[in-house]
Amino acid sequence: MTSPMFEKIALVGIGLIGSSLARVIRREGLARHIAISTRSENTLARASELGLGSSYTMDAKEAVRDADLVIVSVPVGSSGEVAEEIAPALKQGAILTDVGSTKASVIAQMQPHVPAGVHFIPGHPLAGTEKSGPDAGFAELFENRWCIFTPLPGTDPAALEKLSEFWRRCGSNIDTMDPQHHDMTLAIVSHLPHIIAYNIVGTADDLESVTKSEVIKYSASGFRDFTRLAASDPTMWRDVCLHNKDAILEMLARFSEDLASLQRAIRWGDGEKLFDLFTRTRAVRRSIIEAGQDIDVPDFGRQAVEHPAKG
Ligand SMILES: NC(=O)C1=CN([C@@H]2O[C@H](COP(=O)(O)OP(=O)(O)OC[C@H]3O[C@@H](n4cnc5c(N)ncnc54)[C@H](O)[C@@H]3O)[C@@H](O)[C@H]2O)C=CC1
Ligand SMILES: O=C(O)C(=O)Cc1ccc(O)cc1
Repeated sequence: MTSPMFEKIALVGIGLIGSSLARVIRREGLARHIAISTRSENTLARASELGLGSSYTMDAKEAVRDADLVIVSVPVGSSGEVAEEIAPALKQGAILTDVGSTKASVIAQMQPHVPAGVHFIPGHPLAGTEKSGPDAGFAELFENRWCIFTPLPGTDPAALEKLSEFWRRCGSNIDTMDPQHHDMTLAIVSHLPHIIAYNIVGTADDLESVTKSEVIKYSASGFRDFTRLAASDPTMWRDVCLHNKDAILEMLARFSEDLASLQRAIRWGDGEKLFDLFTRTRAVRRSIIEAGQDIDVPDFGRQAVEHPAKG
């Protein structure tokens, strides 16, 4: 075996993303030691049962001590408290990164705690499913997916390249952008679709007459796609909404305007307008497919079992 990229990698948070990382790190031999830490005893016990790491602790400081790479994979609202907790134990020269779905807020929460001499490089793998917890992860999750970095001014290019190489070895393609651009882009391509899904499923659930029987009976249609997204982790998505508030509100305003226009076209029987929009949107999907982007969540994700012992 070639020598591992890192002597010790610490994973703080071992849910869908942390456990997928653990699995791919093991498969690719990227670290000699994988230290796993999470704040829930049940989750930690489950990670140990699954054999995801080399050591397990509820003390995040202990996990990150001597680690060359520390990856924080917790809900974005918890990133500040985790950074504060681990800061005194971080090794000089270590790379500290995260996987959070929002970037400006994570930077604002974590950066003040990062000691001089530690390379903090915020990141976000655009890969996931609606599942959560250590059972839900799988080593192939990051394959052919983007991982976006939002490096801070003055980031050491060598540390950025090492982290990029790590993610490439996990199967990802790398891009960098500034945090505001990331948050605006993700608001439309990821956050709004989830919010719309939560909303439509909530609306259907409010309509007593169509729920339970009809919703279940007829959910083989488009509604089913929304229920998948609307099954995503409530803590994670509460945090995303609260921590990308401005960009999400901006995109929701645009969305509502366009929805009102669509509503008007339906009310006034403007078939041409409807046809033009639907033709344009069909072209969007075709161009995504032609660009070679795998837009379906892989099957191995579908098969993962939801684990009750998360938290
Ligand atoms: N689920 C998805 O599809 C994706 C999620 N992300 C981001 O990845 C991060 C983690 O998400 P998942 O792995 O899906 O969540 P998850 O719910 O599966 O796992 C979260 C983990 O964090 C731990 N945790 C929570 N608060 C903690 C704290 N204060 N200290 C230590 N551990 C704590 C939990 O015990 C659990 O192990 C989130 O920031 C999310 O925005 C990024 C890409 C995709
Ligand atoms: O399950 C899906 O379709 C997703 O979109 C997963 C996902 C959720 C959050 C992210 O920040 C990135 C990817």
